[in-house]
Amino acid sequence: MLEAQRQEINQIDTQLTALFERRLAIAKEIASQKYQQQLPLTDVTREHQVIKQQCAQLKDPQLAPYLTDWYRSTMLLTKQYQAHVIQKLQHHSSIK
Ligand SMILES: O=C(O)C(=O)C[C@]1(C(=O)O)C=C[C@@H](O)C=C1
Repeated sequence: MLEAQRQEINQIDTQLTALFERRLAIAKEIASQKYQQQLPLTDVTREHQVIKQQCAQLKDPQLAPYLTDWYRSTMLLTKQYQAHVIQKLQHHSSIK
């Protein structure tokens, strides 16, 4: 009964996983630049800009609060990953 929709969700999730991996690969590059330039992990202005830009692209504006939460959690976990990347860079530089 739900099979067709679930198969479609599976296909969407496969695309999301690939995009997630690409997003975090770029976030890793940003993390190493932030480490080298001693910049803070969080850029609140940029975070607001991302959410505003993406919500403006929705066809259905009623989805805005959900998309906002999606991006808030995506950016939170992105920063958790970046913190991990920076910790590793700090560790490597301390044993040189
Ligand atoms: O643009 C950056 O500076 C990033 O590190 C990426 C990102 C994001 O996930 O989009 C993450 C943390 C920042 O607070 C802002 C944006």
